[in-house]
Amino acid sequence: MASIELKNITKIFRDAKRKRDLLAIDDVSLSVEPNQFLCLLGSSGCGKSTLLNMIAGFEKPTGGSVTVGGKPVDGPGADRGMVFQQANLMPWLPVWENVAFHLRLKGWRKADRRAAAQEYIDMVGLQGFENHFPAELSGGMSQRVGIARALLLNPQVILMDEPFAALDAQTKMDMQEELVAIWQKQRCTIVFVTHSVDEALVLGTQVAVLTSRPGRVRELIDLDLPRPRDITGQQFNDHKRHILNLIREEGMQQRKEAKPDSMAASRQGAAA
Ligand SMILES: Nc1ncnc2c1ncn2[C@@H]1O[C@H](COP(=O)(O)OP(=O)(O)OP(=O)(O)O)[C@@H](O)[C@H]1O
Repeated sequence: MASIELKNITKIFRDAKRKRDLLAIDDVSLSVEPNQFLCLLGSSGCGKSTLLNMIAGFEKPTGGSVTVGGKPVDGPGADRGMVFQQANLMPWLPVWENVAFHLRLKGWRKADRRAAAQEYIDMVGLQGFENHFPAELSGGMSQRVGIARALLLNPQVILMDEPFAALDAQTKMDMQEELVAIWQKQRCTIVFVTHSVDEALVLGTQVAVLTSRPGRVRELIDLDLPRPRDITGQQFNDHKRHILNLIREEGMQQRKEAKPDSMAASRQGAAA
């Protein structure tokens, strides 16, 4: 378990094609306590993945600092496991070798890798599929392999970037349930990117609703709902209504700000 601290994070990307800078994240500060499950929620392009990538150490902030477990993040590390939208498995390796891939890089012997992988294969419910190859797996099963691979190094923090976005509704619900069970068992800190309000409310202990670009924290909401979450319950729907209103306001604001540009563009078009 580890805490995560984002302090006054800004991120500017250089848009080389249009020869301009793009402010993607603007002064974001967030504290995630150990064993919290934080969902980052916001519209497309608001900077969710950028924030996650800065915690992972894949991106460096332009300003501000990121610490995990009190240590500044200056690159990827084994204390942080990452799960992506696509599992990115190695097609030539069976399930157990994909799960234990990091141990192969570390030079572990085959028998030791195989034994280490089994615990996590069992945890994600893939018993019996150890020797299947990625092409023989469904989307949900592939994501299970990706989660087992991230868990194997026993990371303090798990970072998940829309890992269930491509799954059908039933598989998604099953995976959400399993993820909560794993989080409760492993007692790790999770940061989970999603654009689904329902998903954030089913999973999180906290939801950070981000503004449209540039990303800022519009509101940090604590969810003290009992588990398993009752998606038809009054409290769930009160939170949902509130978050949807925030998102709607953000959308209206964005359209308002976009208008002068589009009007100018159409004036230019008319003049041409
Ligand atoms: N490497 C990059 N170079 C230039 N611009 C980038 C880069 N990465 C992200 N951006 C821009 O930063 C903004 C935030 O992108 P990001 O992917 O973090 O958003 P997001 O909220 O995760 O979006 P989505 O939900 O669509 O995945 C976007 O405008 C995007 O175009």
